Amino acid sequence: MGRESRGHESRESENRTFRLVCGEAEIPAVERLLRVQGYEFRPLPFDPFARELLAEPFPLGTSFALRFGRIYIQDRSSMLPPLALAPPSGAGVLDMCSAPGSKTGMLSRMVGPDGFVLASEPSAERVGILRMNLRRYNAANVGTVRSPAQDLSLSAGRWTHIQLDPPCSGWGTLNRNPGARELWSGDKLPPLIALQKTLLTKAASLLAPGGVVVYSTCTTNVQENEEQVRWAMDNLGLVPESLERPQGFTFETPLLPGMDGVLRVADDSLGQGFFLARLRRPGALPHDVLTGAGAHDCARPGAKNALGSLPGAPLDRERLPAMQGAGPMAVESLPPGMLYESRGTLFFLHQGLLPCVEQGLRVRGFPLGRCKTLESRGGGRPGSKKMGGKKAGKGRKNGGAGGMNDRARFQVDPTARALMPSVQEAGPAAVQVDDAASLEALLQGRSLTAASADAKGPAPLYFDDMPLGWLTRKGKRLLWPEKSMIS
Ligand SMILES: C[S@@+](CC[C@H](N)C(=O)[O-])C[C@H]1O[C@@H](n2cnc3c(N)ncnc32)[C@H](O)[C@@H]1O
Repeated sequence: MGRESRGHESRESENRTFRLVCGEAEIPAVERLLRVQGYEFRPLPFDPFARELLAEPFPLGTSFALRFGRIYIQDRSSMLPPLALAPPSGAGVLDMCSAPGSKTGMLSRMVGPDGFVLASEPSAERVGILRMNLRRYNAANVGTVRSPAQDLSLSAGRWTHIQLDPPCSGWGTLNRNPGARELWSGDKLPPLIALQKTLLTKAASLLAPGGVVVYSTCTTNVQENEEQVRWAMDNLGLVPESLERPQGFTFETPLLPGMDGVLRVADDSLGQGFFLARLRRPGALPHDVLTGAGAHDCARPGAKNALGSLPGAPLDRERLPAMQGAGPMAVESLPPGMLYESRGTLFFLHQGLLPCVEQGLRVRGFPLGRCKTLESRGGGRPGSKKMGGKKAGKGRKNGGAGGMNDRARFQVDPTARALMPSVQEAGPAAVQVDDAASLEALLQGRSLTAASADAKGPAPLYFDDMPLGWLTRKGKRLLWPEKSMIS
């Protein structure tokens, strides 16, 4: 159906863009999930996951694809910094100013399961939004820290890739925020510029020799852009590297000489006004840099020092599928790392993040669901009532180092696709839904009837063989839970 034939139902898309949240093999399924609702879009030349919206029969924010965490609405210019940083698969990335997580999500995909991202954000409200987004988008290889980035207690000189997208005056976003220029001018600017310098200084100290930081802003203000790059060159010894100009944007000439490789996206471009520079710390990469491969002893699952400093009670990952209520959990599809329980929530922490925990950071892992009767640190001894009243011998046998007894219960979060088996592995437990009407009914709270009356636990839901999430079982009825169970 063409755009015109939709009449008043079709809204103008106004150059709006989004990206697909999936692996390459799943791209056709996400596109079909959008098309069954009548969305039209086209690929963008600079990234295989980026799309431009052409027709929007319903607000994109209410689409199935968004509600199941399979697309992320993002301005095209904002997609450029992670592409400029280009961390390879397996890299460890520090994202210094990360909420709401638009760039964190891209970095998470780019580094893959062997890599990891540490995302910091000082605002309590914004770190909440960041965590909600990362959960919905299943960025299991990301750890978050609520902290100003300049206060992060991390070893100097160990990071190969840093994303620095600091607070800025936002003059490039006047289309969306017409008041930005008046709001962020005059005496509001010097503190902002000083904070950007503080964060650049911190980034330079954390970079390994040969490491790179991408500095980006959504402003056209030269003081926050080229002048900061000049300052970082003169005071921090960072060297700008030439960035290629991606197709589909209008670029302006940099406003200071001697920095030809930085990108200044024009504010009358299809995307918002943006600035980005890739800055390298000179030198050759040493061996002890942070990568997800975990060259560190403390990153080995089971290593004592790492267990001692986890932000909660550890749980052997092999034990998860045996917990009551767990269902067909594919623990093996989680990246390398550890499980821990904190305040009734079970988290996953990527092994690449363990050295950061060792350095005293309060890193929060990726939440998988709710769990009960796990032994907490300093809590019940095996066999005590606190552990479910089992006899000591049996409690130890079933709990062991994992700190869990055989009455432990796990309730997977409906959005935790990271634990979903492939549709083939799920076998008869899999629920396949391939049409819009059934998905709409599920999202409106109507139930599906389970194929087998004997099956227990949550049921994995798929569209075109692509994991969407977990349905809750109530007798023979299967329901999409209204909300995530993790706050
Ligand atoms: C431009 S936004 C980041 C957008 C984000 N990178 C994204 O792509 O979704 C800047 C963020 O920096 C945070 N921030 C403010 N002061 C900070 C500091 N000292 N250290 C780290 N982040 C800070 C703000 O709360 C805000 O969320």
